Amino acid sequence: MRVAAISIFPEMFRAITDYGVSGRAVSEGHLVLDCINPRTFTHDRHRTVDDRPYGGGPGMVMKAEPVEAAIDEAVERVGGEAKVICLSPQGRVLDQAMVESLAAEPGLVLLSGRYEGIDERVLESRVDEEISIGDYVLSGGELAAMVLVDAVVRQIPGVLGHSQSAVEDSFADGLLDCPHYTRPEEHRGSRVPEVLLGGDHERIRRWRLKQSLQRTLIRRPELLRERELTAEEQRLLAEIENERPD
Ligand SMILES: c1cc(-c2cnc[nH]2)ccn1
Repeated sequence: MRVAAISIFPEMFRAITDYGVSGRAVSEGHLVLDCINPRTFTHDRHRTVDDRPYGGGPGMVMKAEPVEAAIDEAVERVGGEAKVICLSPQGRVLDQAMVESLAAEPGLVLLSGRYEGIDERVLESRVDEEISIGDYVLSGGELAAMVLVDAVVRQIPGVLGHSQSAVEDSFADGLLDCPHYTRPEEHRGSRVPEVLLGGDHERIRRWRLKQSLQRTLIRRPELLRERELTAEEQRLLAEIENERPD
């Protein structure tokens, strides 16, 4: 997958190109990430990318011209067929379904604004979709862009080794993840659940599914309302309800 990130702080993206799953995806060629700086497309002595807002008010606004030139370059780098996304609090909140849909795109251009935002005429004419990673204001779109890339790159076939699986990721099946344990069996007086110490894989699978359902019911019940439950999941939820203290 080809991604072009537009930002006045391109070095920030080293956080995903140089580490972990996304870093390996880059080194193995599953992900190509180009970083494009709107400042490259300025022509004044101070390389100005922002200016004061019409109508007054605090802060500065990113100028349309340098950002649009950066988008043109980014679309070309990605190879033409690119969805142009602006990361902003005004966008649709990212969820796993959107991540899977974005992973199917041939290329993505991710526009990260700074200051008070980007001149609206860029959003109107050049941006296909605005995406938020949550209802809070960040100092810029870069961290949100990296969150999106990290989630999307896990969906690319071959990125996760055999020992990991995007399918078993929590949220991949619409449930919160089950608890995980590793050695030692006893840590500060707390023992690993006995079921995990045996070799009964079917019993372990069922226990993990029940734990995921219980966590989701308690912490994010709205996820269950939106999700079609299998017969087994319905049975396990009934068990959970019967076991709940009055
Ligand atoms: C995506 C982007 C942002 C953001 C961009 N610039 C300031 N905040 C916040 C949440 N999700």
